[in-house]
Amino acid sequence: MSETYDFLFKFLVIGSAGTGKSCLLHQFIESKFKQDSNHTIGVEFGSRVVNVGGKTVKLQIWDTAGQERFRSVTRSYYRGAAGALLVYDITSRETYNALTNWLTDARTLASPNIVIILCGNKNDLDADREVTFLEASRFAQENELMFLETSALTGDNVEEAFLKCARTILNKIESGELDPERMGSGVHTEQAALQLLEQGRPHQKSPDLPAESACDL
Ligand SMILES: Nc1nc2c(ncn2[C@@H]2O[C@H](COP(=O)(O)OP(=O)(O)OP(=O)(O)O)[C@@H](O)[C@H]2O)c(=O)[nH]1
Repeated sequence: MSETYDFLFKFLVIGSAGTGKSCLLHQFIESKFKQDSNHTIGVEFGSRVVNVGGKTVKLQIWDTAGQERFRSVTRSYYRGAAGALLVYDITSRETYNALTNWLTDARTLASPNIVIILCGNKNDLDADREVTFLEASRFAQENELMFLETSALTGDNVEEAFLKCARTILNKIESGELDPERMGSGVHTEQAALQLLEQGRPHQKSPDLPAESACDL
């Protein structure tokens, strides 16, 4: 079935292993909790068309492995991403402490202007919480990130996280801060995406193709 859209945004989901990145993506795409989620090997991929501020936007989302041994592979997918969900687990201080490293990677490898929303996932497990809302919101403020606590299990704030990020990118396009025609902006009009396809540089690829072809956005 063909789908039309005004813009295509490349998104990343990044953060330490086991924080719930794959489950967040699954909840956003399928509207249900992914039971028995295994560690991601390299990257996985999903997409969904959403309506944001009167525009139709296709989100092309790359779910990256959090395990250190895949870091060199996942890094090759960062280039040109327009938005990212940076995920930690509210019941694991270790995953919170790793945020600075993930943030540095995103800003150096994707773009310094990448729009990032910090997601404190597993907020259904409040009794096991190791990171307070206040502490994480301060971190977000200091690092110019948006912030939400989410639950891939209950679906709490999952839709909001992706849409908030998309809305901010759209605002940047409308204010002229982000140019969708610039190569590497992570944003394309549908027409530009089709042109890239005609030139043999797909705007969208399946994860088994070489990493370079994902990087033309
Ligand atoms: N209670 C609860 N458990 C969750 C939530 N999200 C994920 N989980 C569980 O956390 C574990 C890890 O979830 P994944 O989505 O595979 O984590 P990941 O971040 O993709 O992990 P890597 O692929 O290794 O980077 C699984 O056992 C999930 O069932 C949530 O919101 N609440």
